[in-house]
Amino acid sequence: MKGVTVGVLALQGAFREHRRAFERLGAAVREVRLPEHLTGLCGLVIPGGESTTMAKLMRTYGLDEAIVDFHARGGAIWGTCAGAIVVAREIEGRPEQLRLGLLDVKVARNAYGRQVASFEAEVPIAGMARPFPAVFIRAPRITGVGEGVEVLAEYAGDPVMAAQGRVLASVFHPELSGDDRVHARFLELATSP
Ligand SMILES: NC(=O)CC[C@H](N)C(=O)O
Repeated sequence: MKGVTVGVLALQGAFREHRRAFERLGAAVREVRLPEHLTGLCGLVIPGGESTTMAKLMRTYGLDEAIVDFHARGGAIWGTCAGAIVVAREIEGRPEQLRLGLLDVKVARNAYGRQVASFEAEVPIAGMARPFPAVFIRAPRITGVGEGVEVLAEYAGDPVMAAQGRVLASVFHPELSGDDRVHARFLELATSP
C-alpha cells in the first residue's frame, strides 16, 4: 500500500511484529510514543502486551486522550489481545482499569484458563476464503457485545474478532502467525473513505 502510514503504539508489548507485517504489505509504519506521533496517520494498532502497564504508560504520556481524539477525527484503531482490552467499553471485575471505551464490548482478562494459556487454532474470519491460524496468548474473552458491534470471528462459541465503525479488535495475535490477512484488512479499513 503506497503512500499510507500506519502507526503502532510502541510503549510496551509486541509492536515490532506488527511493524514487520505492515511493511511486508508495503505500508509505511511509525512507532507512536507521544501524542504528536499520531499526526498524519490513517490508523493505529494497540498491540498485545500487558494491558494495565500499557494503559498506565498511555496516561503518563497523554496518549489516552490523544487516541480518543484521533479516533474522533476519523482514525482507525485496531487492538490485539491486550490492545483489545484497552479499547473495550468494560473490563469485567476491574472497573478501575483505564480503557478507552471505543468498542462496545465487555471483556474478561486472562479468561482462557491457566492450562490453555497459549494455543493456536484455525479460525474462520468473515470475508476470508481460508481459516486464519490464530495464536492466543493469555487472551481476554469477549463476554458481551453491544448492538453496533459486528462479530467477525468466533472460537468455541465466543467472539474473538469484532468491529464497530473504524475500530477493530482481535483477542488473538495476527502479527505472530506469519499470515498478513488481518493486517491487510486493517489497512483497507484505515484507508476507506
Ligand atoms: N498477550 C496479551 O496481550 C495478553 C494480555 C494480558 N493478559 C492482559 O490482560 O493485559
